[in-house]
Amino acid sequence: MQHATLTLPAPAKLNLFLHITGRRADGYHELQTLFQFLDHGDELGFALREDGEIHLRTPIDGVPHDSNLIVRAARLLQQESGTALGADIWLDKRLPMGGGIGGGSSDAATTLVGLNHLWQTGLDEDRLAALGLRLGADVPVFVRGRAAFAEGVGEQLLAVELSEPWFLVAVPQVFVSTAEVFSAPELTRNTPPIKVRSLLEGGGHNDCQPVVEARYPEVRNALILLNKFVPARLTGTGACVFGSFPNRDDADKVARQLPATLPSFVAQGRNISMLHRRLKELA
Ligand SMILES: C[C@@](CO)(OP(=O)(O)O)[C@H](O)COP(=O)(O)OP(=O)(O)OC[C@H]1O[C@@H](n2ccc(N)nc2=O)[C@H](O)[C@@H]1O
Ligand SMILES: Nc1ncnc2c1ncn2[C@@H]1O[C@H](COP(=O)(O)OP(=O)(O)O)[C@@H](O)[C@H]1O
Repeated sequence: MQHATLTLPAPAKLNLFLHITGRRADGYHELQTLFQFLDHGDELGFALREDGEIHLRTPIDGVPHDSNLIVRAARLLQQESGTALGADIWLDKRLPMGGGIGGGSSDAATTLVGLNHLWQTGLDEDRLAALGLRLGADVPVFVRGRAAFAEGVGEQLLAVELSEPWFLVAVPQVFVSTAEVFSAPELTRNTPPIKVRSLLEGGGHNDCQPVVEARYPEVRNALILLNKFVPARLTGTGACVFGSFPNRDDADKVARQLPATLPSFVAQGRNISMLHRRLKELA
């Protein structure tokens, strides 16, 4: 990271609710979800290479170099922009993987935005978001960096202003596969679509939660534990579960009462992502 000329955050997200309203012919699910960012995330460093190569200098255990979303995002931007430049990239991985808080998607978005800046490839936000969608349904919201009500497979975004409470996010020590949850026969896919306004005043639910609770006892236990203090909910397809608090102290107090077997972190909900805050400082 010390050789990086540009460092940028890749924040986590929460799905404050997640309704599955249907399934498309290609198997992908139609959703209604509310995304908010957290002021907690990974950190990426970038340095320019003149030889066109992409090197992730800090590989993740179990993720082959060329399948890492960071490398895939960098190569996609190279292809689309036609640049002859390359990059060395460093990742300080802080977010749990398979947690439903979007770590991989956020890393991909930060790479697209960061390299577009470093390489001066000049793609606008719409083109970067469209590229992001080719890497994952969750990437566009991170590219745009504004809390949003999402429809479609999560790519039709309507920016919203939400309150910015503190969240306690508990991290059950289990990896939940998004593909497994979406292919579960017992998953309900018929929540009636709701109008935006009725969703923003709290409420909603996560259709994936009953499936994940039944299949992953670690997640079920985390929900039981957290529910003793605050209404708790699953984010995305899990494994992470969260509750909200009006201030940091209250969230910290509950965090201290969770058992050591259930790691957790406290972070504030944000309507503008840390990535976009940093970009504004750079501009
Ligand atoms: C559920 C959500 C909610 O924000 O987040 P996570 O829990 O993964 O963080 C997302 O929709 C996940 O987005 P993302 O993690 O980018 O998923 P992708 O890589 O595009 O898809 C993984 C797999 O999930 C299934 N999938 C994903 C999204 C969707 N709308 N319908 C689906 O059926 C597909 O089978 C796909 O092969
Ligand atoms: N940079 C990356 N960070 C995290 N996961 C990655 C990355 N690149 C590829 N992956 C793959 O994506 C999977 C899901 O990652 P992640 O986005 O952290 O979970 P979720 O979608 O549940 O929030 C990981 O298990 C891993 O195989």
